[in-house]
Amino acid sequence: MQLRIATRKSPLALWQTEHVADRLRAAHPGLDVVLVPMSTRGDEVLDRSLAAIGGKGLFLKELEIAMQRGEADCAVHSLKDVPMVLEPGFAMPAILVRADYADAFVSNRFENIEDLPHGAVVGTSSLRRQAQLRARRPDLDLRDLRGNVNTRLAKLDAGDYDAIVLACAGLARLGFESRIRTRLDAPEWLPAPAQGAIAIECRDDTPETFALLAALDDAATRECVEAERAMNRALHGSCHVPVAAFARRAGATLHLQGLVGSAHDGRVVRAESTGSDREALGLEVAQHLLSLGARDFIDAQ
Ligand SMILES: NCc1[nH]cc(CCC(=O)O)c1CC(=O)O
Repeated sequence: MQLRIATRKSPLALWQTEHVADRLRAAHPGLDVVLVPMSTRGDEVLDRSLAAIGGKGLFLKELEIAMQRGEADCAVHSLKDVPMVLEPGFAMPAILVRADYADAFVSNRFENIEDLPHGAVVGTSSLRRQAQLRARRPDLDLRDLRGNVNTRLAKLDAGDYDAIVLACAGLARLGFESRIRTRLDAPEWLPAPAQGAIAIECRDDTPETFALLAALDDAATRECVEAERAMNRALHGSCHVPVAAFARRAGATLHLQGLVGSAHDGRVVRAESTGSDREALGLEVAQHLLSLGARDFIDAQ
C-alpha cells in the first residue's frame, strides 16, 4: 500500500511531515509513504495578518481538497493551526507526542522582555502574543511579523526588530534552538492551544488509513491538547481573539490554565482548574474566563 501525505511547502511543514513519514515507516515496515507538497492561501497571503484574511482554516483548505479528490490519503498539520472543529467528512486519527509547548523570546541584543529598552520594537502577528507582551510592557512598539520561521529570523537579523516572539517547537525542529534567548513559560506566559503538537488528518470514510495513522497517536498529549481546544471552542475563539491555554497532567487529573486578552490594551483575564474530563475541564475554565469579562475582549476584536 502507498500512503500519500499532503503537506504545506514551508520548511517547518516539510520537517513535520517527514517526521511523521519516518514514524509511519517505522511503525509499518514496508509501507510506501510519499509526500504531496502543496501551497495554501495561508502561505501565499503574507501582507496581512492571518486574522485579517480569515483565520486558521487557510492552512488546511487545499490539503483537505486534495484528500476529497483522492489525490492524498492524509495531511499533517501543526495542531495549533487547525480550527477547533474539523470540516465535516474529516477525522484526526493521530496527535503525536508534544514537543516544547512554550514560546521563545528571540533577540540578538537582549536576553528577555524585561531587558528591552522603552519603546523597543517587537515582532509578532499573533494577537495572543501581542496581548501578553502589552500586558507586561505597554510601552513596546509591537509590529506584525508574517512568514515562515526562517523568514522571521531573517527579518530580525536584518535589524527590522529588537526582538521577536515565536514558538520554541518551530525553532527546535528547524535547528534554531540556539536562537532562543528566553523560554516564555507557564504560568506567567501561556502558549496557543495545542502549540507544539503535530496532528494527522484524514477522511472519515477511510478506516484502513485511519488505523494505520492511529498507531502514532499519543494519548497523554491528546488528553492535554483536547482540554485546551475544548476551552478555546467554548470561547468561540478564533485567530481574531487572543486565547492562550496550557494543560498538563497533575497526578490523576488534568490542570488547565487559560487566558483571554486584548491585543489593543493588554488587559487579560486568567482562570485555571483541575479535572479528569478534558471536555468538561475546558468548558469550566472557559465559563470562568467569561464570568471574568472575557466576552468583552472576544466581541471587541
Ligand atoms: N502558523 C505558525 C506556526 N504554527 C505552528 C508553529 C510552531 C510549531 C507548533 O506549534 O507545533 C508555528 C510557528 C510559530 O508559532 O512560531
